[in-house]
Amino acid sequence: MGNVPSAVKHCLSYQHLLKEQLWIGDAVLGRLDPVQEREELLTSGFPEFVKIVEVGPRDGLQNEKAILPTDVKIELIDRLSKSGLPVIEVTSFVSSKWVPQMADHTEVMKGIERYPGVRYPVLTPNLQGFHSAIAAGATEVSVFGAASESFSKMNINCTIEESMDKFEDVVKSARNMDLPVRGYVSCALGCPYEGNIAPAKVAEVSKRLYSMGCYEISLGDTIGVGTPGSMKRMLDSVVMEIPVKAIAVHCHDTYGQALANILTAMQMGVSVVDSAVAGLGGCPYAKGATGNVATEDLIYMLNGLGINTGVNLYKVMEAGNFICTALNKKTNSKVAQASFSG
Ligand SMILES: CC(C)(COP(=O)([O-])OP(=O)([O-])OC[C@H]1O[C@@H](n2cnc3c(N)ncnc32)[C@H](O)[C@@H]1OP(=O)([O-])[O-])[C@@H](O)C(=O)NCCC(=O)NCCSC(=O)C[C@@](C)(O)CC(=O)[O-]
Repeated sequence: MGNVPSAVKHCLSYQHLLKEQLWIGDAVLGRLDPVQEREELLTSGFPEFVKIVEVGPRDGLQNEKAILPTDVKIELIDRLSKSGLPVIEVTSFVSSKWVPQMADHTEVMKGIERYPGVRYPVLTPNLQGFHSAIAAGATEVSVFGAASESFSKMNINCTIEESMDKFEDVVKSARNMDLPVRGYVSCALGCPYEGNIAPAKVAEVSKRLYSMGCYEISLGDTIGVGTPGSMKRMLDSVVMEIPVKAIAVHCHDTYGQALANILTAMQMGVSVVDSAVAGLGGCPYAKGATGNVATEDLIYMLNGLGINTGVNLYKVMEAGNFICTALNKKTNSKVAQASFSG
């Protein structure tokens, strides 16, 4: 049952409390009144609203050994859609020889129920992927580059410079159709092949993607080696080149620093955070990388800070339970572990 005081344990289950009061952490410890809380938030430097980009169905499932049946993926996405998440990354239109877990991209894209107000982007590394995504009904795409030359070659089989040409083609085609394009920069806080990556390189690649028309740049700590210190240094460099409003952070939790890194980014004005239900995730071309920060843990922290996300924690926890049961694995979310073990 985690840190729930014994008096609370005796009257209500933790699950029940979570369902009723999503800010349970603070509710138990003595929450401020809403006016006081808002004032505190405004002076803290934190944003009032954080947009959560759920990447579990793509980033999570691409790294699972088991290839899940398509209808399970569709049900996961439909469950997540009902939780209030504003953005759910559905799949990727990449080579099925490289990433067989995403081979059913078209069926998944066509099978999901589209909820009003929810966006469903997909990854497209090149024009071939873009055209397949559009044929499957995608209305938003993401290109994914890297700040590390070695990682770019391992992940998408081309140099950073070559990748920019391919991304330009995707962005131009998307713009002709009025479709938004998001850009990723992997290895923003370290590379599995090159080690440290200079913040200036992350800033340079971010600027290239932003200048070509990506509306948002997601900075990926692909192998989860970052700390609040390296996150701050990297962001100091990136905000010199692109507006902070266009920055998202994408933190893997390999070294247990993801929430601290996200907190640091939010203190610097970042208000878009990627996360994966049940902490699923990892990149098949980043050896040793573990899952993304769990969406459940992120929401719990944001709820405790009084930061609005519009997402129902309990519904995300249920979706996490569903997918972990399908994968026959334990959740990586500490919040789900604490809540479902009671
Ligand atoms: C990028 C490619 C496709 C280049 O792959 P390639 O082999 O260099 O491509 P090519 O242009 O030389 O073509 C070779 C074959 O691939 C096919 N092909 C070419 N393009 C496509 C496409 N779009 N979809 C499907 N098939 C494609 C093409 O048709 C051809 O087929 P063949 O004639 O041999 O049968 C390949 O390297 C690939 O699929 N890589 C996988 C990349 C990937 O999905 N990585 C994981 C996601 S990135 C990530 O997880 C990091 C992130 C975003 O989460 C942020 C973070 O944490 O840092």
